[in-house]
Amino acid sequence: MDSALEIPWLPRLKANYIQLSGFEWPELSVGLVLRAFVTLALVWSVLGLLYNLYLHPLAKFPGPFLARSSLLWRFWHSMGGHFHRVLDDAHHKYGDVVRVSPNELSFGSAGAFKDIYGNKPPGEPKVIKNEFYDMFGAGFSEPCLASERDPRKAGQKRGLFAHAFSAKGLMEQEEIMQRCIDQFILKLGKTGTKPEGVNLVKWLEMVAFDILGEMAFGESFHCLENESSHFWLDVIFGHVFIVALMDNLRRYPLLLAAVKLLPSRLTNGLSKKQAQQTQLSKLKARTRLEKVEDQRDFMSNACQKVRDGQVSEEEFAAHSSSLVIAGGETTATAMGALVYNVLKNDHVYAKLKQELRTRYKNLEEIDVVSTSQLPYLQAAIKESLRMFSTNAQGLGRKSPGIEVDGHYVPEGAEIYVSPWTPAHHERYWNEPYVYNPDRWLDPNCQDYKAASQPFSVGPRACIGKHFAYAQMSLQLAKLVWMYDMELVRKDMDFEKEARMYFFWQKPKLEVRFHSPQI
Ligand code: HEM
Repeated sequence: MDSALEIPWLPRLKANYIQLSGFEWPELSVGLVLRAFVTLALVWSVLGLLYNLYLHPLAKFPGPFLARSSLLWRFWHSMGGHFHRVLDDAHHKYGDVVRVSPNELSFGSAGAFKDIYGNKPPGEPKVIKNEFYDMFGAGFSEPCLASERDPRKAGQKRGLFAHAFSAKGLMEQEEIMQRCIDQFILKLGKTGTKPEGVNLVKWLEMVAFDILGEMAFGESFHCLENESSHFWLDVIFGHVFIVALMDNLRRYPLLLAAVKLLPSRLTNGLSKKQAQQTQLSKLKARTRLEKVEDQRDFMSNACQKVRDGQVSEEEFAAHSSSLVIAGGETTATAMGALVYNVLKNDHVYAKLKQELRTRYKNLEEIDVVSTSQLPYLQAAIKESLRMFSTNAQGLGRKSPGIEVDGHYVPEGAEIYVSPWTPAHHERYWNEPYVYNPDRWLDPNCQDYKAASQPFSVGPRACIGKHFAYAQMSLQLAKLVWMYDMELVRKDMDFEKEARMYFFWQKPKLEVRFHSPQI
């Protein structure tokens, strides 16, 4: 039986109401309140669903029923680890624009890159980053370059790194890259010759983060030296799933607030670990600022600006931390996919060996300038970046009310290109799922190359693109020149075994190393 609720002022209110209206109130009980609440919630949901389907400003765009009417479709599929493929199927079914959730549109055409991410002429409304980026900058009171959503401030922040990421700046930093990569190459010769090989993905993460640790914090993470990962990296790679979860939860503010209240042990201690990681970043940034003799690296200019009082220490720490994440995770993922693609395709591997082993007589000759001039090596990298986009999930933006590839998108809608689709669409590529570096070299090739944009385009495109190419070129050239490599699991499928949660959760890439046959 329902227990009656006792509220002191209720009887008097009831009496007055009955007297005025002549209506007899039912006995108020917990059960009745619950039933009323559930009924209201149901009515509210049905009304919301009908609004989303028929009255919402995006109502005319096609998509699966659950995607057009609710957040359920995006929630379910984005947590499955293959959202890029689900979106790709949806684009093949519904066309170039798909409604992914009531207020969210995915574009699958190459033309949409320029409209969403490209430079806008003065006076035209700017397309800004969406709320997802606030999470990226969490932990610091001042946004870093990647998480800054205000286009004007982002432009100023990019200016801090203009020299560091220029061709001249890169040359000044080559020594750090070379030193770490040589250490990586030599370590693999010692640890990777066992029949079971090594998990190369782990080593690629370690070398990428050691390099960036030096460049951004002025101090390596010493992963290669210790032959093991570092707490700082583990927090990132151990919790990529959480990024996708939080991106969904931010759309349900009440649920997000509830999750934040959960005890730490239920959320795997994430917030505690994140806080420790942020603290460590701040400490490293402070140590870097205190060094009198600075090496030339990413942060040299910003360091000076902090000393001149133009940039706060908090902002400096936020930049250092985000450069390591933005550059380390992506480069390690791209390198993992690249080595996999090369080893999986014997004829590509043979051509690469031929190019590298005829060009270089010893390891020391291999440098950034010469590798940038090796056509097949460069084509192998471009093709791998097309085949396995490191940013396979769309980079979310807010529409200011603009035309995207011929479709008007009202203000406030969340929009992005799902890059996997244009990079693998049959209308742009011949045999899109074949790893074929020659398509980038053949002057008669009809493929539409602008459909692959691994570094994005426009004012927020990757600032580290040249640095990433330099690092990948050096690493691949040195690996292929130095060793004969083989995949331990020849039947492995990198993409199928990987999980995409905005960042990729990469599978084990077991590679066995043999002495070079030269
Ligand atoms: C293969 C390697 C890489 C790939 C595929 C890649 C890709 C991208 C993409 C697609 C964006 C646009 C993100 C967005 O709009 O949200 C981006 C932004 C960015 N990348 Fe990279 N990246 C790579 C390496 C690097 C490296 C090595 C660094 C620096 C060390 C770096 C630093 C950044 C920064 C700071 C941004 C934010 C720029 C801004 O918002 O203005 N990236 N990257």
